[in-house]
Amino acid sequence: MSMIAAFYGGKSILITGATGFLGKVLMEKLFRTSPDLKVIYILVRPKAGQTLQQRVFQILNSKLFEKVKEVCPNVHEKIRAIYADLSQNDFAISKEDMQELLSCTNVIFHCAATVRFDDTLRHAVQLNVTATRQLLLMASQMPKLEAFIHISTAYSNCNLKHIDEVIYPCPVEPKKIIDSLEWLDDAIIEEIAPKLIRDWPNIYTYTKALGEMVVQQESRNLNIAIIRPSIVGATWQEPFPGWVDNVNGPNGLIIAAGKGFLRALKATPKAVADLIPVDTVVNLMLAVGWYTAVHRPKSTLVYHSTSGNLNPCNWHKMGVQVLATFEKIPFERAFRRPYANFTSNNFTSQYWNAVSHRAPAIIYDCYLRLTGRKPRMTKLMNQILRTVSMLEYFINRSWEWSTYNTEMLMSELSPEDQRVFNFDVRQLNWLEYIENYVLGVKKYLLKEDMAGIPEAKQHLKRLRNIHYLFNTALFLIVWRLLIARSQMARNVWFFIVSFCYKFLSYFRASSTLKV
Ligand SMILES: CCCCCCCCCCCCCCCCCC(=O)SCCNC(=O)CCNC(=O)[C@H](O)C(C)(C)COP(=O)(O)OP(=O)(O)OC[C@H]1O[C@@H](n2cnc3c(N)ncnc32)[C@H](O)[C@@H]1OP(=O)(O)O
Ligand SMILES: NC(=O)C1=CN([C@@H]2O[C@H](COP(=O)(O)OP(=O)(O)OC[C@H]3O[C@@H](n4cnc5c(N)ncnc54)[C@H](OP(=O)(O)O)[C@@H]3O)[C@@H](O)[C@H]2O)C=CC1
Repeated sequence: MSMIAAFYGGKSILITGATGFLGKVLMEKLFRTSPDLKVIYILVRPKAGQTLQQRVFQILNSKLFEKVKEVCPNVHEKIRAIYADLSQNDFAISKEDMQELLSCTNVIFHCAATVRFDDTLRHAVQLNVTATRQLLLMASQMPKLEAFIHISTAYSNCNLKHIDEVIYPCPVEPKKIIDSLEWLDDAIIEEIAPKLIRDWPNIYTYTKALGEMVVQQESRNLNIAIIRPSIVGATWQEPFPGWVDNVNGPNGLIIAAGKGFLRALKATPKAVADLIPVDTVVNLMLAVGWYTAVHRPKSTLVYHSTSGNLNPCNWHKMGVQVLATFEKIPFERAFRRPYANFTSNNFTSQYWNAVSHRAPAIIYDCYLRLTGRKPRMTKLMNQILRTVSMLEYFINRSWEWSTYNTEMLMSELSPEDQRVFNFDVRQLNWLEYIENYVLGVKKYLLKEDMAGIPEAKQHLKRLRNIHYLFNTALFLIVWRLLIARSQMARNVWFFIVSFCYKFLSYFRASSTLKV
């Protein structure tokens, strides 16, 4: 019997960010392993013209939840969507809902955040810092609360090289920043933002660091733990391999590479690609929830959910495997044949950007214009290159994350819990994982049918022939121009021709002698 699964039985669990990538996998696992839990409260806002109910309906009827329906047929009754906007005062939750949350919640998983790297400082602080503070305040009024699990990121201290499982202080107190945002206007805030974030690469990682400080300062007598995942990737095993649902992190780049838009990256091939499967993170979250509630550690423990120090994989190995998978399972209607040129050199990277990215986009847009269609490739390419430039910081460096607490927790679990809530990333086979990941991107993100693979392969062959034709034509044109204009080129040309002639004559003569 799993102690962790039993712990969540009969519990009322509050999840923020349940409509996000991590939140959905968390809900799925909770329902599947503890179908007797009492209720999951989720704080949701209406979005893209959908009401809360429509959003929940869509999630529960997605492929991700297929197995849940078998073990927990009344899942619809066990999920309670509460209207909330985390950027508002008191989250804009109604009095009745607030009362219910305060009096019933046993465990909180705080996943909601803005994960955009380029968000405004005001919005990122509201979501990643102020909302965390407000949720802690709510938590302090919950008499039945047993554990508060805060999800941060392994990159919240990416300005350091070696990162321990401790909360590091930020140069400016979060409270001072929250207070000053109340009276400063937006223009001034954006002006001071670069000075505030100092050596953090973006507003996201900086505000997540502030969020951790808030957790430390406002923890009162609560049982709190912080989990820091690195780059969260597709599912490894559960509920099935390769599930993924947004274009964040590596996902967008895999699409861009598979479709042949992105053929070179400024990346350090030997740098560690610290990916962690989303189901591994979720298993750790549930184990931490149980451990924090039952063992009540005296201080706030931080757990790293990273792969680099236990089972490292580098960007080169990852790129090679991604490309190998594209060969087997190509994406449909690729723009160019997939290729991945990793270079850490600035000049080479600029060269590849011009030759391999911008030039083909411009040529294709000219073709679209000539055929009376609207050009779109340059715009798309700019968008991709912008995304790449935002992610470059993370693919050109390696970090060392210590994992003492995570390993300690692993050793505290019963063999059954180690199996059901497996977060031992040492067991991950990278080649298999990456192949399933790419397949998952094709199936669940691009919604491409497997039946289209032969046609996709055929399309890639056509692209290869066009590529050879184009290169040959280009070479001949350049050469013809050179010969017309330069004596030196003409001399080289006559030297090559006479060399070939002599070689052929010699070859013919020696074969006649043999006969
Ligand atoms: C062989 C090659 C090998 C490949 C493997 C290489 C792997 C590289 C790994 C990268 C490492 C990532 C490191 C992340 C580390 C931090 C992890 C975390 O803690 S934090 C968690 C991680 N957090 C993050 O990862 C957040 C990072 N992302 C951002 O911050 C922003 O997206 C942005 C600033 C990059 C672009 O902003 P902006 O220019 O305003 O653009 P919008 O966002 O508004 O999108 C506009 C439209 O385009 C769509 N679309 C977008 N991108 C792509 C794409 N790549 N593709 C396709 N589509 C894409 C998008 O859906 C939207 O469509 P629609 O809705 O209009 O229909
Ligand atoms: N993905 C990754 O690679 C990593 C993620 N993390 C952390 O994990 C957590 C979850 O990330 P992930 O699932 O990937 O992110 P997503 O962007 O997929 O999900 C974010 C969630 O937060 C919710 N949210 C955002 N703003 C509000 C708001 N104003 N009111 C209510 N809800 C809001 C979103 O709701 P809605 O659907 O309405 O937008 C969504 O449910 C975050 O704390 C992130 O920092 C850490 C390391 C890596």
